[in-house]
Amino acid sequence: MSTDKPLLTVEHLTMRFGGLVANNDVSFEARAGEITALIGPNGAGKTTLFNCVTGFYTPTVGRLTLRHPAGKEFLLERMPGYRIAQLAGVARTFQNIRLFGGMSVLENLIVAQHNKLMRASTFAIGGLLGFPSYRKAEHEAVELAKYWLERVRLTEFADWEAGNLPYGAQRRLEIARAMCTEPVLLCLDEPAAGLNPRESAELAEILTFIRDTPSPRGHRTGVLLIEHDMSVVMRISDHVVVLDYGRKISDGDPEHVKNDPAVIRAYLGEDEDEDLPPEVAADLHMPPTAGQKGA
Ligand SMILES: Nc1ncnc2c1ncn2[C@@H]1O[C@H](COP(=O)(O)OP(=O)(O)OP(=O)(O)O)[C@@H](O)[C@H]1O
Repeated sequence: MSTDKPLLTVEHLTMRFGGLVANNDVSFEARAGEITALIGPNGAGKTTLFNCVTGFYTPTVGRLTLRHPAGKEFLLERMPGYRIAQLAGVARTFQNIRLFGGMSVLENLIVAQHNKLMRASTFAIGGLLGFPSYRKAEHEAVELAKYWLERVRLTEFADWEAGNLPYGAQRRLEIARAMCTEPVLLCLDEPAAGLNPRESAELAEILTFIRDTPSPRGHRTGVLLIEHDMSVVMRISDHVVVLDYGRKISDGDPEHVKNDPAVIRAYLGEDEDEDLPPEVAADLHMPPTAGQKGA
């Protein structure tokens, strides 16, 4: 685990939509080489927080600092979304898959490297004339795409139209596409949604690989993960931040969070006789007689 300064520092983030406070004075840190999960009941403000980090929204109040390994700092709340992706090195996936369905799997990964290729082509001329620097960049882009295809086990589907892939494979392709931008921070919005248990286990393996393996450029990627599948969250997260009604109600390692009465109350509601949804109960604290997974 990293002991350096945090990769992302969120300070007093508040996001209001008219009278609705979707994020209310939220502060936390996320580190490179770690998976930080953002959990909480529906409507807790998780996606809104992601949208602030990735520049889709400008926070009403608050500071979002991203620190690169070489020390450069970016104040994300002051940057438009496309600059956050291009310059700050933040990549994201969405709750609803957003691939280029009519392009091949490989093409999706090359297009993700568009900025790098455009620079190498000196904005088209070098590419048209086949400058060596462009050919080198093109070769490297294909190699990086192949590297991530292999990691997400899609090499054999490289020529398939992305839209024809099975659902679980599309989810993995989205992650590979984000990783082809060589981000320092990867933001994943419910990557396990709709996956079966085998696919969820594969996803967990991919995310731990991303966390544990330096990128081909040599930096450690930090992962910010929104996920409702508690079995995935509790198994792979280093750090869990819990939101409820826009506020942070807990922050710590999975063991701390799953035993935190405030978290249990948020998921159970006031009536503690009510049953937790099985997928949540299995990984949050619950009476041993109900078959709690060993901590
Ligand atoms: N653009 C918007 N305009 C108005 N209200 C919004 C907007 N985006 C989100 N909200 C509201 O902010 C609150 C938090 O929503 P958000 O989508 O961030 O929650 P969430 O924790 O991601 O929920 P889920 O787990 O269901 O995806 C909700 O009450 C939602 O209706």
